[in-house]
Amino acid sequence: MDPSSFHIAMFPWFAMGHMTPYVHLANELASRGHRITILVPKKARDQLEHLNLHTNLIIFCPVLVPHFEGLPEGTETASEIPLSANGLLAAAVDKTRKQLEEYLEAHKPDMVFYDTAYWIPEIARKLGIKTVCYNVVCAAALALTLVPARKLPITPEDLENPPAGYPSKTVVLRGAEARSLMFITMPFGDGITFYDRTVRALRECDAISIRTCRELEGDLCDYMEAQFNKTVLLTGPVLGLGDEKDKLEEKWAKWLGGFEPRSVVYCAFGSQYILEKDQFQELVLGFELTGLPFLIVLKPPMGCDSVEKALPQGFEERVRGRGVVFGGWVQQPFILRHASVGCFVNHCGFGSMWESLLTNNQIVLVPHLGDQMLNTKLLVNELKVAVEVEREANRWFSKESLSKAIRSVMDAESEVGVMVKKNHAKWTRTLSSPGYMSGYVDRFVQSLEDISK
Ligand SMILES: O=c1ccn([C@@H]2O[C@H](COP(=O)(O)OP(=O)(O)O[C@H]3OC[C@@H](O)[C@H](O)[C@H]3O)[C@@H](O)[C@H]2O)c(=O)[nH]1
Repeated sequence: MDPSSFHIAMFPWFAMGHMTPYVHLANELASRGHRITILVPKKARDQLEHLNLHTNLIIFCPVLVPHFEGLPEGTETASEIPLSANGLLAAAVDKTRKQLEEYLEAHKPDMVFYDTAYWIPEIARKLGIKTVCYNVVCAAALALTLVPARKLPITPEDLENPPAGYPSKTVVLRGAEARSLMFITMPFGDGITFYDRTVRALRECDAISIRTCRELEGDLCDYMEAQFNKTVLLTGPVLGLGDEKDKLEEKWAKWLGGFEPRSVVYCAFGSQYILEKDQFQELVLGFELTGLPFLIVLKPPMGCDSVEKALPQGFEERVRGRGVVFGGWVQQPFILRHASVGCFVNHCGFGSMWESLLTNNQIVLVPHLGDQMLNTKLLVNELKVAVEVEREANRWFSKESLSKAIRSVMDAESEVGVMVKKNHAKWTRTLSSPGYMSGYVDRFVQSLEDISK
């Protein structure tokens, strides 16, 4: 292997929230002279291609996803199906094993990066190819549940207690939050649970890598290292920020430009999550209640073909001129940096979490899934840079609790608002200090050279 220039194959889980950070990492590696092949389905390639900043060094190689019973014909990625069908998609992806084997045999890359395809190391080892299990979620999401220290079989009660030796008292889940993690005991692929799949993926690789940084999760990364008895390499958040060639779409620049600096509340819940219609309506009513200008960007709720059709009666007339609900895709990083935006209400997906930390908007969190809840605990309990919207025991949140959380960070005289702003500013300074992000990638590349020897 020539250590000065690697050929790396990447095989991420076929969901935008996973493939996108892989492309960002590929850009970082290519900017340091390495060659990358990203193996994803054709439709995903079409959606990701515009992010490729090094077309001479990064290529996409199409993977054909076979049909699996229970999935709609032609399904290729998680964005096309409800979350509950992810296990079936995993089974379909497992059937691409032969294609991966043929690719690796023919091209013999130096390394393969993967996350959920636990069978990659078995193929790669025979061919003398090194493997890196690259995880794009926080270290806490792995350390709390997906470690050998978890007693098996896992019960809902067990999930309320962290595994032996888990280093954090604040980044933990209780009650309904903990029980929502029971999905890790469900089949995720043919005859294998999500827990088994992930633990095997982590155990079998040459090195574990996590898209996080020590300043945020150092003790959790050390715990992972001890649990799996292998090196954990960190890439830092690798956001692809500053890489964008575009600028904010005129329509939004103009609309936002009509408001006072730092007055608009922007809300988005990432690329996957779809709300129930009644919760969607409650959410928009919560924004109305704040009295503040707002831009809400969400997918149409369940059972509706557009956000417009799902809005409560009379809502549009009442908020006209100060609030918009949009059902399409916006350039989130640009919106967050617009001078009129002052607050970001989000689900704390890993991408949104980092984007919110790097801009100086106040942060209000409404997590839905396991890793988002843990990211939320990190931001609210550990870093104290954000507030979380209170939910009832059945996970419903009311318009009053949403409005209260937003006002608590937007009202100038609010103590909580002042406290989170001060803490947040400290973190933004650290994370955006010169060389901080690139230093992580440089050290990561150095470690790849070490494991390749
Ligand atoms: O309209 C939009 C909405 C979102 N985005 C971008 O889409 C990305 C969304 O990524 P997130 O990680 O925040 O959220 P997703 O829900 O899409 O991610 C998924 O994978 C990562 C996990 O942490 C999440 O739990 C999972 O849901 C962000 O980079 C955001 O800037 C847009 O550019 N425009």
